[in-house]
Amino acid sequence: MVVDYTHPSAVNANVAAYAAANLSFVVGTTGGDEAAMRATVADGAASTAYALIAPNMGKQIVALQAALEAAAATFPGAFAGYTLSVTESHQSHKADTSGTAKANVAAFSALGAPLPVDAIVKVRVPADQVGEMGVPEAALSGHAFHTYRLVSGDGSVRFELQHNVCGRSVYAEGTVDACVFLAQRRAGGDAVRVYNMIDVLRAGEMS
Ligand SMILES: NC(=O)C1=CN([C@@H]2O[C@H](COP(=O)(O)OP(=O)(O)OC[C@H]3O[C@@H](n4cnc5c(N)ncnc54)[C@H](O)[C@@H]3O)[C@@H](O)[C@H]2O)C=CC1
Ligand SMILES: O=C(O)C1=N[C@H](C(=O)O)C[C@H](O)C1
Repeated sequence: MVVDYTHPSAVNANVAAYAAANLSFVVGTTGGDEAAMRATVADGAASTAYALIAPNMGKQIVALQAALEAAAATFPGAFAGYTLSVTESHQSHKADTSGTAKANVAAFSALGAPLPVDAIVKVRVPADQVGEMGVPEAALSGHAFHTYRLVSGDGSVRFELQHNVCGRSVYAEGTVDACVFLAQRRAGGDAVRVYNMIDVLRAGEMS
């Protein structure tokens, strides 16, 4: 079992190598071409690789992402006319825009409040992270703060949704569950060979 937390510039080539070697692998690295990664595994007729690829391995955060996607499927356009703004703060060495924010923005878009990815505000300067975002100094080297704001057209209704993570434990725990889930799929010879973290939650791993 391979676990990949590397870099956006490396992850697609890494995935191609894992798939060619018919490995089972979990990818947490964000900022790559996820559609291409999925296709690399799913389209290989002779391949026996199994992959789980997800922009967030934190199960509670994934549950929130799934809830937003379910809301969008149930009530498409429910926030039409609202304006969405998104701010995310991560450790200064993070190269890409939050993959989690991108996934949730896609759900908000289906809810009727679209936002271009390049309008997601990235905070990467430690002084701003402490001063503006309230990141504890001890978490500067590893944190993920996300704030989503929705404001109605006339400004009379406002929503604010936050998930603020300090450290990496929540991802480590989810990654272990993802590995167990994927090993079970492989052992069972499942026809589906590419999964995400929502599949892990649906399989009962939320606890
Ligand atoms: N899906 C999730 O829940 C999470 C995703 N991430 C993502 O994982 C990625 C890594 O994040 P961090 O751990 O903060 O980065 P980091 O820079 O602290 O660690 C990355 C490590 O990968 C190594 N590396 C880089 N290219 C490599 C390659 N081609 N082959 C092997 N090793 C290579 C680096 O030397 C470094 O040790 C980022 O895209 C980040 O956003 C991080 C935390 C949670
Ligand atoms: O780099 C991180 O730390 C994280 N990256 C992922 C992302 O881009 O969304 C998940 C989480 O935000 C932590």
